[in-house]
Amino acid sequence: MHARLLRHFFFFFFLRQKFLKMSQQPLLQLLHNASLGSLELKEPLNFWCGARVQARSAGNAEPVYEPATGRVLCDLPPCGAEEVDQAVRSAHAAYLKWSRLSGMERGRVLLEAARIMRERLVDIAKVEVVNNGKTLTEAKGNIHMAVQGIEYFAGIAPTLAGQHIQMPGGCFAYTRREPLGVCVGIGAWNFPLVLAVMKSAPALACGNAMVYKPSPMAPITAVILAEIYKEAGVPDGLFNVVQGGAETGSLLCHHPMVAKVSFTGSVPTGKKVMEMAAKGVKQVTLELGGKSPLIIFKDCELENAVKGALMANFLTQGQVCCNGTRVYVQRDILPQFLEEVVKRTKAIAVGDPMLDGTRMGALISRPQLDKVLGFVKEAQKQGARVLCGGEPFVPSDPKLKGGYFMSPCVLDNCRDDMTCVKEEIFGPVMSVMPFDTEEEVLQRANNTTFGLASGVFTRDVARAHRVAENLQAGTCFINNYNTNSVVVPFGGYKMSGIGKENGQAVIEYYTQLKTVVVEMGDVQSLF
Ligand SMILES: NC(=O)c1ccc[n+]([C@@H]2O[C@H](COP(=O)([O-])OP(=O)(O)OC[C@H]3O[C@@H](n4cnc5c(N)ncnc54)[C@H](O)[C@@H]3O)[C@@H](O)[C@H]2O)c1
Ligand SMILES: O=CCc1c[nH]c2ccc(O)cc12
Repeated sequence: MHARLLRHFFFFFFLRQKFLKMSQQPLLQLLHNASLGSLELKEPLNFWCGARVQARSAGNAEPVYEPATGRVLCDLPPCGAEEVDQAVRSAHAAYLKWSRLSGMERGRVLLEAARIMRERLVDIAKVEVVNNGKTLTEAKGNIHMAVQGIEYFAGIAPTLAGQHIQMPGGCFAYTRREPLGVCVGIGAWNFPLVLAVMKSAPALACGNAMVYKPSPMAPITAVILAEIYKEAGVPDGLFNVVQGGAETGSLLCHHPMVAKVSFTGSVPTGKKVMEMAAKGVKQVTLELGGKSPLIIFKDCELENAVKGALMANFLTQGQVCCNGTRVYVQRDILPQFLEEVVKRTKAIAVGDPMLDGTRMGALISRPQLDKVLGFVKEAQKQGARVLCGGEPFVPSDPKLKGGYFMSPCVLDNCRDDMTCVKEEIFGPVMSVMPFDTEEEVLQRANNTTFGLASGVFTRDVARAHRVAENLQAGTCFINNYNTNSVVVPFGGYKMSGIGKENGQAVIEYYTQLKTVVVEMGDVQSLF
């Protein structure tokens, strides 16, 4: 009897291995010491049932590029309906077990994941540089933020609780904060690992499972995250990665076993995701684009305002959703502001993103670079003046000749009706405009369909808080910019999105509340 069971076990095990074409060596081990120009990716980048899985067909594969060199890292075949179904079912099976654990037990596993990630921080950051083009300095900061995100939600997990509500006649009710089930995460390419963590860590902390689809342009670090979760003790199937683009994303949004979709990306795609989710009455979190205003009053501390404007525009080559790209400067200080901001922008070291001294790396792709340069040309045609940058940049290192670099750009003479001021550029381009009064600048700052973030520089405390109250945006930074943290809620107003990520607020978006009403006496029936 025993031998028969064992034979059965091995038969199914080998069948599963053969069917899924699983790969056993951890991806990070293969990518250890990632460097520009040499990384080769032959391993599959899908992950479900606790292992990496080859896509069924190599058809329709799209190249994944190394932005700093223009080299092809791999060809990425998209997952189809069958693979998406396998990933979702694997998530559902794991969810049934994971959701029964206490918050303390779930938190302990997540803390271990954070520990492992911190141990490998630099190696993971190098992979992010290879796949995204951002500088190693920034990538290390990003991975540190991801570690903090996992730690933060590990700490939140044991605190999840309901309420006890007293009712007449000794009766009472209580609420239970319950998970939603299988959640789908769909990410953008600008913060590949951070976005995967900001979705998966709260989802898992709350007792859900997740199927995550990274952007096909930056698909690697999500799989490294999956392997770290597994190593930390997350059950097989709880966190899964499916690769692909619009079609794979759409299959995930339509899958009947999916309870929620958390999406980060552009407004047009966000609208489609909301429409697809609506068909299944699924919950959505949408983290979309922005065109955020940064208002600099004449009573500001000018050096800080200049530094703030640079932080608001040039991190990750300007490819940051909450960037303060519409910079309104009170007329009296405009000349000093421009002189200082241009001096510092010209001094930004563009080039090899792996070098310590580099402050700006490569944009994500050739089409993105061309699009951003096109915005600069269009701005000039519409009357803006280029004070610096806005040109393709070719580093001296021959290895980087094919990379997608440009010089960071400051535009003066901008008007609210110009394309560069109205549309999200998603590149290193700052548009500067003068203003005269607080009332006027608030009206102009709010005159947009976006509402992701905003900023104000002033020494007047009352004005700072008045402006923050009147700006129609999900975040307002006072006397700094882009000082985001995992402990504070992040999310847009208006067309910039629905729901929040980070902070305690996110719990609302990964749980549902069950009410249990308890009778302590006899039933008073009218019938
Ligand atoms: N608010 C935020 O937190 C935040 C963060 C990062 C980026 N963004 C925004 O993202 C945009 C840039 O990222 P992007 O170019 O990757 O955005 P995108 O909308 O093109 O793609 C985002 C993701 O959606 C997937 N997708 C595309 N079509 C889909 C469909 N029909 N159904 C389901 N999924 C689909 C893509 O494959 C990708 O994974 C910018 O607008 C930026 O502001 C917002
Ligand atoms: O492009 C924006 C990416 C993003 C989304 N949420 C956060 C929080 C903190 C960040 O630094 C970036 C982001």
